Amino acid sequence: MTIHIGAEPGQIAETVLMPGDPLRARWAAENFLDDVVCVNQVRGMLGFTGTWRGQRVTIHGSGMGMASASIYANELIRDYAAKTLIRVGSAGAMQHSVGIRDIVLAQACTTVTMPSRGIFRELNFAPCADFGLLQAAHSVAQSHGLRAHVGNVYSSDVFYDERADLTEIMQRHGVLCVEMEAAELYAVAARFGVRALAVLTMSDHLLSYEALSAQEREQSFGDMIELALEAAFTA
Ligand SMILES: O=P(O)(O)O[C@H]1O[C@H](CO)[C@@H](O)[C@H]1O
Ligand SMILES: O=c1cc[nH]c(=O)[nH]1
Repeated sequence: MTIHIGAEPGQIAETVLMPGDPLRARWAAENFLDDVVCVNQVRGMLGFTGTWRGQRVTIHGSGMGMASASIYANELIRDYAAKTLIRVGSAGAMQHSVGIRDIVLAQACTTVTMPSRGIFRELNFAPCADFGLLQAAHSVAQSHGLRAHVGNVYSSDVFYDERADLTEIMQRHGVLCVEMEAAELYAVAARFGVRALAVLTMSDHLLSYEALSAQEREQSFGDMIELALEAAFTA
């Protein structure tokens, strides 16, 4: 057990899917895994371990924001020996070419700041996805006929963003969407030599103002969950 995760040693699988929303973790575990056991409830953050096509998988919430995701990623890797971490998140589309409910595979992350900034200081570290996972996720998306895009995402510290000027600059530079965890997940994974990928479903559109409901964000991202599971075990 750690300060934030109540699982016993051995109760966390090497492959971990990480939605921000703990209730999305429960929904995904109940709908996609067999033999599910709840392995964490500390602070209301839910984690579940089960099997998918015979392979052990944990689905564990990250909470919202890079500070929270960093705590869980650190403990999952350092204390429970997680080796593959795949964020399964929602995001706001920033380009006309990216539609609501499309999937974005985060190849790299743009940030203003991130928790690891304190370690990197003057270094502009480039958080990027594990190439094997990225390649596998892209090929699974293609074979399933999903609308999937690969590219740069903005990992923001704020949901209610006052910097329209920065959004405009990122849009001109092809950044596909905004979310709040991937950059730090990639940095922590790099630090410990494990694999990470963020798979994101567009729940909002910054240009068309379309937006999914809270219930849809919790319970309707099945394509993304299946994509992440298939990618994890084919890469
Ligand atoms: O739906 P999740 O995975 O939480 O992801 C997005 O949704 C939250 C904001 O509503 C942030 O965590 C953001 O990254
Ligand atoms: O961070 C996020 C997540 C979903 N939608 C947004 O607009 N921003």
